[in-house]
Amino acid sequence: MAGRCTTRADRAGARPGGARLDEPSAEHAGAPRDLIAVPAALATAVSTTGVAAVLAVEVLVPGGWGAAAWVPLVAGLLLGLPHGAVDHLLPSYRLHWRPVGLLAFAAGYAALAALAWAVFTAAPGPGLLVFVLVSAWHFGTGETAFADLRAGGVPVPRPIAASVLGALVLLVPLARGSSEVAAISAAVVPGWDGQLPGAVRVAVLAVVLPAAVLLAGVSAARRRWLEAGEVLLLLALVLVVPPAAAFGTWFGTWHAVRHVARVVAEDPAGAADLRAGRLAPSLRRFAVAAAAPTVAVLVVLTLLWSAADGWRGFVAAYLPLLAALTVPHVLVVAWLDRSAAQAGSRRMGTCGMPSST
Ligand SMILES: CC1=C(/C=C/C(C)=C/C=C/C(C)=C/C=C/C=C(C)/C=C/C=C(C)/C=C/C2=C(C)CCCC2(C)C)C(C)(C)CCC1
Ligand SMILES: [Fe+2]
Repeated sequence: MAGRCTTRADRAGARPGGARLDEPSAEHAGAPRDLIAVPAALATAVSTTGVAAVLAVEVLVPGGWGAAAWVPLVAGLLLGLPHGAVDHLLPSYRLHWRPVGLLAFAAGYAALAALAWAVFTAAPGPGLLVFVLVSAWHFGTGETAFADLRAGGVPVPRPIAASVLGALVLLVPLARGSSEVAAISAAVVPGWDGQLPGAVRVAVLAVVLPAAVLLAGVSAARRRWLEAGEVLLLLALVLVVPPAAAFGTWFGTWHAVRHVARVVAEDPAGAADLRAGRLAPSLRRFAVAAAAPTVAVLVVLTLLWSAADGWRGFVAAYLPLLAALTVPHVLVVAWLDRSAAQAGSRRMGTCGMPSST
């Protein structure tokens, strides 16, 4: 079959047991199943436990997070920082660049982030709007890609599921709003009170919440039990936990952890260990590689942060920096998804993967 484009029907016939085309399969492996299995299992355990723990505090401790709601936000934002810190290595893992190519790419990455930061600070209102929309897309596609890889397949574009998931974890907390969210937004965009118009909030909640319930139902109907359960868990997180704390928890213990699982599975130097079920050496290599870029960004953050404003000033300085890093980060991750899908398709001898939900 290699070397020609197969039809949708051809590929359906190639599936053992007549499985649906949009369900990942072991033969479609982009990052082979034996490499992603152990990191994905650990990332799943960490992310669901992290979210469940934050939810449990809100529900079981009298007063819930209350005045401490900023702690999961700040902790999550900091925990999530290293997840993009080896972005410059990802193309090189697949394309086998020499050190000079790697350096040039890292310099381009830093230059693009610096340009994005300058644009954001020059026009913070439109900048924040674009940042939020791009972030929602990145979070959603990151989630569907991880689920596909965890199930032994390749990242299949699933634009509807990705939009619902991204909106659930970012737009719902923003639409619910809180004094923290408003104060940070107002600090990021001078001259704005940080309040979204009531009609926008109602519209977001009225569309996204039923869509998330539907997505959980569709996943369950397709016997993707884990994905269905995860949507319900995230639904509980964004509805029960204070909005800023819910977002920080998602970012630090879910999105970032799952991305790191993908990254360690990409590292060719860790392949033998991962195949033997050993994760520690790969995690050590990730920590070493991520340390310098993470510290570099932390130094910039410290310089930008006006200490007098406490944690709100910290987050208000951090968001433009995250927005800036998001531009090259999103491009690298989108490239990674495409490259993994193409590698998987080549293995199957097909010309691209079908999309679904
Ligand atoms: C590699 C490299 C480096 C580094 C890098 C890094 C470290 C990265 C990272 C990256 C990252 C780390 C990314 C991230 C992303 C993120 C995101 C995407 C987020 C989002 C968020 C949001 C959207 C928010 C929202 C809000 C508001 C608006 C208000 C309030 C509330 C809240 C917070 C919710 C450097 C430059 C040194 C050099 C070159 C190379
Ligand atoms: Fe990310």
